[in-house]
Amino acid sequence: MTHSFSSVPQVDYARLQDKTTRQEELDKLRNAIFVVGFLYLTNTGLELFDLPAEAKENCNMIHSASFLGYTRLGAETTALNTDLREQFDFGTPGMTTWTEQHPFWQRLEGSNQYPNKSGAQELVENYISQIDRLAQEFVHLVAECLSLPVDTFDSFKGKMSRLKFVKYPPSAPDSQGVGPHKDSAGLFTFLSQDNTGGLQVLNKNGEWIDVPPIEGSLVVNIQQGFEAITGGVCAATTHRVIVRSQQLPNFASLIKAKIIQAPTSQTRYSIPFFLGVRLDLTLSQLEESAAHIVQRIPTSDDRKKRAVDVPSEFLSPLYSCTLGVAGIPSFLNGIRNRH
Ligand SMILES: O=C(O)CCC(=O)C(=O)O
Ligand SMILES: [Fe+2]
Repeated sequence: MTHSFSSVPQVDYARLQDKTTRQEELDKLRNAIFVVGFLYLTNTGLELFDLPAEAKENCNMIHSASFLGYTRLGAETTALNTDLREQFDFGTPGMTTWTEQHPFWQRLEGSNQYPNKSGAQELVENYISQIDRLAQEFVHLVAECLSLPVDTFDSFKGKMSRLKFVKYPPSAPDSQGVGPHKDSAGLFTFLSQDNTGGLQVLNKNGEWIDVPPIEGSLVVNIQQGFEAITGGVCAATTHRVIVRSQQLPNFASLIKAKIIQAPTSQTRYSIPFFLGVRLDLTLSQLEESAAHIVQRIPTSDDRKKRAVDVPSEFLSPLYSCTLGVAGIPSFLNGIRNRH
């Protein structure tokens, strides 16, 4: 046995559980303990995406009228291209079970499909309850910064918010993780991202601006629900995830000249929380309150004029249905198949 090391070893937890591989893995563990003092413990089974395909398919979103559950890699498209990601969608627990007596749109607020994994439900519920508190406090701060009473937006909050666990597996650099879109499901998004990078937002000059990970931070963005409530003065921003290469950018010319092979990317994980908007808001109520709110936001007339010109999916009469509910079809677009 050597007494130094040049890398941190990996120990496979699943192999430690298996009689046929246990001894071999114990040897690796011993080496790590004696020689390195550091190790990667892999295959711990604590990862939702590591579940067998069958366990994930058992809670596939196709079983849910509320678009909650698992979406496998390649099943989602945005801007007409396939997104290279898989995901679990969860919602605030405790929603009323939909029956024929309820309005149709209320089906969007349904119950979760949890994967068969101990601790998963507690983890999701705990995360939602904590981040929801932060999100509500944040909305108060937004009202305050717009010189509006702190509770201005409280009545717009929906019953159900959404939490998504997303995995972008390694793929060819520059592939589409998720295509250009605006978040449509509610008021604000609070995103926790790992340190892989790849998230970009579109500025008004049409340039993609990187949103590099900052340790311990959440990335927050406006959704189309909030854009509608503020009459477009606070606009939702288009964003996307582009798969990043693992190598440094100055290798690009060597890759192009095929001197070295194009690398695949590193896996990216992200956890966006979408603060939900009220689903029973009618288009006319929305327009009326937006006009009232816009008028009180202290910004230049120019800015407000521009805002009025900005079309919002939420405000489009196209998306008003007989029950007068604003925004439902854009919900469907945003959640199922982004266009
Ligand atoms: O994964 C990310 O960083 C962004 C995800 C996103 O934009 C979305 O799911 O709406
Ligand atoms: Fe998004």
